[in-house]
Amino acid sequence: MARNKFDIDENLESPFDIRHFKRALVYIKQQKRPMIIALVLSVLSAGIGLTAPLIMQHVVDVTIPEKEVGALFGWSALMLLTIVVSVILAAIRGRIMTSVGQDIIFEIRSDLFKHLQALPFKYYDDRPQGKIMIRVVNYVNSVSDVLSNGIINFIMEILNLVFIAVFMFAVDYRLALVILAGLPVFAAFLLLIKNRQRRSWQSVSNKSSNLNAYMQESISGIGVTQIFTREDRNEGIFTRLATNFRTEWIKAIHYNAMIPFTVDNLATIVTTMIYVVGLLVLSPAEVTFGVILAMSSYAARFWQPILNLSNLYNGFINAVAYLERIFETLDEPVTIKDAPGAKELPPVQGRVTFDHVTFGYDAGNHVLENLSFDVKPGESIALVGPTGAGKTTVVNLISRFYDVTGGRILVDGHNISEATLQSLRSQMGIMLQDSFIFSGTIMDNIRYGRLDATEDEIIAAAKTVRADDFIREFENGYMTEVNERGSKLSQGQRQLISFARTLLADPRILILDEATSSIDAKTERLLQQGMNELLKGRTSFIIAHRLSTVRGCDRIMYVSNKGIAESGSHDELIAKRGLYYKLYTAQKMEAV
Ligand SMILES: Nc1ncnc2c1ncn2[C@@H]1O[C@H](COP(=O)(O)OP(=O)(O)OP(=O)(O)O)[C@@H](O)[C@H]1O
Repeated sequence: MARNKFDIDENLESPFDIRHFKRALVYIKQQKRPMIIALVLSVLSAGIGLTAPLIMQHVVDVTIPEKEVGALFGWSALMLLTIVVSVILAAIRGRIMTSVGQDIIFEIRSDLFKHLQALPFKYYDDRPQGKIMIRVVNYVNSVSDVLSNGIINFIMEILNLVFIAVFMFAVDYRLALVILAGLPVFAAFLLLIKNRQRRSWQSVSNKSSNLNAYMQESISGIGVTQIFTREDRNEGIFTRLATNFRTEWIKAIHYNAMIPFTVDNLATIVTTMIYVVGLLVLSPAEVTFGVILAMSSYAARFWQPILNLSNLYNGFINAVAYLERIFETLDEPVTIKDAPGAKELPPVQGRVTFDHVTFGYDAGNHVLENLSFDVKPGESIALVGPTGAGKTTVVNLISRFYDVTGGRILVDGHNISEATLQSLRSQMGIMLQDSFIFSGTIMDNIRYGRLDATEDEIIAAAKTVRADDFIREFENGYMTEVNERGSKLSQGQRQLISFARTLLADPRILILDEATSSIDAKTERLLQQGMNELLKGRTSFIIAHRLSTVRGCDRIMYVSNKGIAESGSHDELIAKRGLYYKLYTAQKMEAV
């Protein structure tokens, strides 16, 4: 799909159809046992409830005319008992179904989360995070009721209808037919509005997704908003998105509301018809007053399940709009994955070879073209060059965050696209430009990639990157709580923590993308000493704009024009007086 933004509706790639429905059934089937129990309880509860009109009919036609006072008390007590029992059964069923609904949500959400973790960078490049989040959190919530209670209620209401119909026909088949006559009218009405109603809910899901995306973006970018005093303008954007959502919601609810309205009116008409037919058309000898009373009670009871079914139908149409988005996410292909027959990469020495590699993020727009180089095990490589030249792209390809468009990348002679991702990435230490800090303690953050690391190992890694001193200065030291925005931590401190995290994994191939860009020159010098020790024997790729950081690397590659324009040691490149020389002297001049 094309890149999406918070104010662009997402095209629906695969609208809901029978396949999706079968898939939803998979989640429901896992809850078969409790659902059957709930269904049985519902049937019992409804069956018991249905005896009330029969008791009523008997009391009106026999007990009262014959003045059987004792029997009247008996029937009243029985009626009370039926009500109490049916309420208790309904309550138990309610408890079971709450847990079923939550279990279904849990399963769908787990599958979504698992899948999202496997999806490649490209998926996340293409859409705002808020649009992904809303599917996992809100949409899943919205479908739970339909997939749990909805199914039971649907079966129940159908059974209810059949029961009531049997009772109705048993009492008087002619009046029963009068009650049923409203059904075709209702079916025709549903058909008439079905598509409009469905489109309306799809639009609601889009607008709520847009709004969520904007909210998420606004919260993440709150600092920039306040710096540029964009609050008023952002409020305008928010108001527009919220209004769009509101309009679509009202439209969808309008369709929903039309359904019970129609049911209510049909029920009233049908009940009136019973009196008309019962009192005016049929003779008193044919229908007693008790029969008319029982039938009008059945008419109300018959149209109640229809009303309930139509509410379920509304819920279903609404849930479909969310389910199709949920399944769309689950169907999103995991493009970066183990190839069929992928092999475990053995413990590597760290040789990295680019063999005529071509790559573009978007088709037809190459960032790298026909790039070839060979890095020996243990060699340290600096990637320098202008902004946007492709340095990060080179390291992204080594880690297989994206697959090459042409050519191949080899590690120790093994084509990385034929190796398992786990065996490749577990031998790499990658520090991305964005040194992300997770919520938890500093200790948790350093331990993130190697859960079995001991405290001593964690402290040793922090010492190596010169993070130990500042961490100990916090009141709670390594147990200091931090969060995703890295509160309490300066940018440089965040970098040092994620640096320690990367080193702790003890990788053979180390990738540092602007790992020290926010660290002051003095700390960086100290860090460099520890690093030199650490880099020994490991292949490393270091991206840095500050050239002092990479001077000591074995080889410096100057990335530009979709490839490597210059390559050599610092001294060689300075002697060459080319692009690197220019960059270096320019930086030196700035420093003076
Ligand atoms: N996820 C992406 N989707 C599409 N294009 C991208 C993506 N990431 C980078 N690019 C484009 O690829 C080119 C190379 O980007 P890259 O991040 O590799 O540059 P860089 O040399 O690391 O830049 P910098 O020094 O600014 O970090 C740029 O033109 C950029 O616009």
